[in-house]
Amino acid sequence: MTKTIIQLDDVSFSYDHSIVLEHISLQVGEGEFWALIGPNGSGKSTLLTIILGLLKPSSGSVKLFGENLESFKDRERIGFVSQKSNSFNSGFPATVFEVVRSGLTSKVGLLKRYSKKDEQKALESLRIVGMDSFATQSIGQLSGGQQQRVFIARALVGEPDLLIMDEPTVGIDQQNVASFYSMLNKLNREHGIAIVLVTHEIDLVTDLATHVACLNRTMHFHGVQSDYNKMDEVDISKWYGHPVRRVHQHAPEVQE
Ligand SMILES: Nc1ncnc2c1ncn2[C@@H]1O[C@H](COP(=O)(O)OP(=O)(O)OP(=O)(O)O)[C@@H](O)[C@H]1O
Repeated sequence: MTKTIIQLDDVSFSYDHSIVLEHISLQVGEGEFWALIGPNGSGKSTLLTIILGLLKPSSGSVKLFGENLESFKDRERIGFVSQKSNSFNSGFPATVFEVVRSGLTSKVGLLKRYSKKDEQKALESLRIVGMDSFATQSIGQLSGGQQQRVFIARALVGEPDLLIMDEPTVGIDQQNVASFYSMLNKLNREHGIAIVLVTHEIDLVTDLATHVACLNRTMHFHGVQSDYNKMDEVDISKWYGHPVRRVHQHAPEVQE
């Protein structure tokens, strides 16, 4: 049986007096790829922030890898990539390799030296996202899509079991979005890393994800992709708050 790695039970959350999440229950199993979708302001980022332990739910409980969030210490099992990662300017003084290796700082410690093994891990992470040939380049000289791949590599260097991403394709041009998603697909299928991804690119992602969660303050649907695909546009538009059209387009395979 698949092990549960995120378990939300009846989670609610308010900022001051405004309720943003109500009675959210969700179970994410190891190796699953979840697309978390919903309109603007529906609480997606807030829910991720709660899962990451940076906000405390007003009520309900969160368990990560079977442990209560309050006592969960195994942080390196989770990698996080935000929508704001790809924002280095061209003069930023770090190479791609250094950015990826810095993902090990919490393990190695700020003042300690990286081992040969750490450096091999950084290179291996870059290889997985197809960016190893850029290792010695300055991070600021890469495109938004390339920078975001580097940030995925940084999140992978600690060998996480779960990758959480908040709109990672913001700032990536359309041409590169599909291959970016193919890379995520490969990470999930070939490396067995569970993914929880917030996105507005509904069609691209719901084709790739194994599971879909539809949030708009409450959880309107959560389940396997094939059940999500059975919902018609009228149903989806109802909870989304405006008309949604399905245009199925499969992401191409990554060219190595
Ligand atoms: N720090 C905060 N203080 C007060 N209200 C907040 C704060 N952060 C978010 N909100 C409000 O909470 C609601 C949910 O915001 P959240 O960012 O979680 O939604 P979202 O689904 O991620 O939105 P988007 O798709 O636009 O990024 C919104 O109404 C937002 O204005």
